[in-house]
Amino acid sequence: MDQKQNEDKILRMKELHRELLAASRAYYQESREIMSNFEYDRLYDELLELEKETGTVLAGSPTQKVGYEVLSELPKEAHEAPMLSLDKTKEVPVLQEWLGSQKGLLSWKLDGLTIVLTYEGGELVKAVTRGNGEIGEVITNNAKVFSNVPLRIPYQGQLILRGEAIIKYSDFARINEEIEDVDAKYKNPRNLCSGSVRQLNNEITAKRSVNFEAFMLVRAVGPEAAAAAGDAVAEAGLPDDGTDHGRFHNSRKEQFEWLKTQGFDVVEYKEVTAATLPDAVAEFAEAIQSYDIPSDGLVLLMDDIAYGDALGRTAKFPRNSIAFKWADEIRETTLREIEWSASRTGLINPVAIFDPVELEGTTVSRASVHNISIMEALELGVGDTITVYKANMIIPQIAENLTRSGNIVIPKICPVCGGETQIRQMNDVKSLYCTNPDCQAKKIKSFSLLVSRDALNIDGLSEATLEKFIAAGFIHSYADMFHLDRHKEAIVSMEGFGEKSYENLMAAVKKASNTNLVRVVYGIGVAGIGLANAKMLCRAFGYDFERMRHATAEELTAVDGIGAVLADAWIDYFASEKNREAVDGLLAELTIENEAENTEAAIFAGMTFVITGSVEHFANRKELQAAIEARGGKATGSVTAKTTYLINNDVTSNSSKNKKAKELGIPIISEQDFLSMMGEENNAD
Ligand SMILES: NC(=O)c1ccc[n+]([C@@H]2O[C@H](COP(=O)([O-])OP(=O)(O)OC[C@H]3O[C@@H](n4cnc5c(N)ncnc54)[C@H](O)[C@@H]3O)[C@@H](O)[C@H]2O)c1
Ligand SMILES: [Zn+2]
Repeated sequence: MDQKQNEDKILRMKELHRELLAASRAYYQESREIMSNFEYDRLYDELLELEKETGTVLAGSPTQKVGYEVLSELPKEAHEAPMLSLDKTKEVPVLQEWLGSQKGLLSWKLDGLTIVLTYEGGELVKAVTRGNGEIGEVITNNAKVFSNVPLRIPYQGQLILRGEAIIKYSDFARINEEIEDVDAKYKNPRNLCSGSVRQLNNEITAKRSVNFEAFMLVRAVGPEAAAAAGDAVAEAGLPDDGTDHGRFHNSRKEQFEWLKTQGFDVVEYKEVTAATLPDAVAEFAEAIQSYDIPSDGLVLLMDDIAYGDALGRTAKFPRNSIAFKWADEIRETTLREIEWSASRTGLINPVAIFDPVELEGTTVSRASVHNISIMEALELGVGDTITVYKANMIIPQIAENLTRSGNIVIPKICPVCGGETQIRQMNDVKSLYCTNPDCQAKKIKSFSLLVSRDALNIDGLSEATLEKFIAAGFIHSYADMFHLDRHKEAIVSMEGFGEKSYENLMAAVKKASNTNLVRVVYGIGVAGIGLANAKMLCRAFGYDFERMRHATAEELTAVDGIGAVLADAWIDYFASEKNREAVDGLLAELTIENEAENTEAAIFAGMTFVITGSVEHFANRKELQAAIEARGGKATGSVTAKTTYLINNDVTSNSSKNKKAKELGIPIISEQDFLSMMGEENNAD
């Protein structure tokens, strides 16, 4: 090899070291992704290839060791034996060859945080995270509040086992929703799990539904086992290393099953041979689409404990197991545009819109580009030929840009509010922000008011979900909430969403589109117009929205409860063309059922009732009052010249109210009279 060429390769290797280490540091220490896993794995493979070609492995190479420090305030502890990574392949034939004539166990490669648990005398005494493989964090108190970790087990010897702490997709959606502060929300379940397990305060861990799935029994040595195991170990031809492998007949499968009898949840696995591997992989590929536990591939483990152990390890990998990464289906397509989607924090992220392609069985036409740095690294341009895939078979991503025209112009103004944008750099990541402090926050609040219970009452559109949808560019206006079906593909593949929640949401939206005017008037959020005022306005204007929106200040202030300030707010609201457009757009989506209320309302409009004495037909006076108000009337406490009727079942009573009414010539009516006026006497029962 010519020397110049070799030098260039070494230079490139150093560059790759830097990039991979920076990515690992972010990934493991801060649960942050500065590049996609696809990109990480590609750079890693490139480095491996260069090391092979040059025959040189530089000190500190990420292919040799993890190489980052564990930074946290939790107590740290060195692992007895280093916790290694796994060698990986994307090819089923490689798995088959690797397994040879051995029996294997194929399981999910779980995507959470690896934990080592130690039990002594039947008690959980220690839990440590994998950390950087050599040093982990002690999280014993946190593990004690995981959802499914046994605190006490029947086995009295020393038991050490490894497993993955995970948070299910369904729990992730719920928990993330409850986190108020948007900046504190988590990107994905792995992220949330890491944050939940590595808490200083385990009350928080306890609320996070962390599950532990065991995948490796490291050691089980016990007083009662020692003697018996000695024979069994000898029988199985195992080295007498003090462990009681003999108890498990030298089988990982037996270990798994035994762990279950001790109360552990064990990772779902299938027994395989080289011949049955392809089918088993296909079954997992099918199952992943609806599997609630996050996973990022499969792991193949030799069932034969002694054989697997005898294979030893490399500096980085054990040889008794190998990981299988999904060979992502990759399709070529054309980039049509970059959509800029803003979020409540002001962050504006690029989303790639491309010609639809089939990926893992669904049609995909958009993928998040995450931030400006990634967009620039890909040199994206309209019309470029790009390749796309679904990360872990679920989340659409751009793999590569084959034509790299780099012609995307970063918007100078925010797509939502028109405010000025700014590029900010944090650590190694450049992101675009809207600088208008009123921008998105307002929008989300107004959307969430419109979908709230007393307004349109759309179940399943929490503030957090709305934010995701707005950020993804699905919702710009009120009306967009009724066209979410246009984004079905993207919604179904969103974190914490699925086919089922999508269907529920669609049903809720459909139901909400049949509504009444009070809900709409309240929901559009004119300053000061709460539910009560919305009701008053609707009644006063006979449920005629056209009249209401064009009402003059005089007409408005004539309505009970509406003063000059609210009248102004109302008029200002409809003076804005933007608001008028938004409301018109909304009305076009709704069927407003105000007929019934309309006729009811007309009856008592402008009338004032006073109720005294006991009531019979209505459960109490409050209900009677509600019946009056529902029909546009008012109920007050004392009889005055403005009173229209006094309702009193004891017409002959000499109460002060009756006297006053008689003095003023105000009619005294019974409940039955009132019902007749309501036209409901026949419904009395
Ligand atoms: N995006 C980024 O910036 C970035 C940075 C660093 C790493 N990464 C990702 O992380 C990967 C490397 O991660 P790694 O080396 O920490 O782990 P790995 O991918 O090598 O996985 C090995 C680990 O998986 C765990 N595991 C889960 N389920 C298991 C099962 N059923 N059986 C056995 N073990 C199981 C074990 O802890 C094991 O140590 C890369 O391929 C890349 O995708 C991404
Ligand atoms: Zn903005």
